[in-house]
Amino acid sequence: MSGLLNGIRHLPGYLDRTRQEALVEVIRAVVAEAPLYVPAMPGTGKPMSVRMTNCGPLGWVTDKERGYRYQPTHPATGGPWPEMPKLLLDIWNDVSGYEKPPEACLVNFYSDDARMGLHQDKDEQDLEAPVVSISLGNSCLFRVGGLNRNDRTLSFKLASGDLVVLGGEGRLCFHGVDRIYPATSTLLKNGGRINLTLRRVRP
Ligand SMILES: O=C(O)CCC(=O)C(=O)O
Ligand SMILES: [Fe+2]
Repeated sequence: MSGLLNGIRHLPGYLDRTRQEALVEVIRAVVAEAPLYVPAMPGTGKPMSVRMTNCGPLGWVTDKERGYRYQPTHPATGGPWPEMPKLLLDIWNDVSGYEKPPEACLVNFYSDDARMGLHQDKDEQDLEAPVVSISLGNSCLFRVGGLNRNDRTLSFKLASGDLVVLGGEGRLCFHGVDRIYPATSTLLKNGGRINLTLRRVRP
């Protein structure tokens, strides 16, 4: 897409409906084992509007006291994160161009009024690996900028089944979700949007 840093790719319609449904089933099983929880911003403890869980050996978490980090256990249950599903490994192998497998899949659940402020994904030690992001359910307005918070941004819609790959020069670009468009997909019967981000954490 023109105007974006090299290495940022939007793959519209990457997953057909059948694979989207299969992925929702897989995520339901993950959530049954590792329930969605409300993450809190470092320092202020302000709750995020997105609910989260993870699968894979590591999970991204945040709370008031200890801030953004990866850890091998669920902050509420204390148990290990569920295994990374094969379907997600297949997607990573197809689009990442990276030899090592992803270690974390962050599951973000957006209700129709949730959003995510502009940020960089920079809690990973391995910045050679891209971030692979999968959208399911209602469409959203995704915003992408440059390497500085004040750089000009571009916005585009992400629909169910779309992929975004943040790699190369664009690995540390600022990005966020401005809004969800209610009733734009029939995939999730109670509405909302699921975003899955696959990440390699350790080199
Ligand atoms: O929901 C999205 O599309 C983006 C999520 C994201 O940026 C993140 O989890 O770091
Ligand atoms: Fe992000």
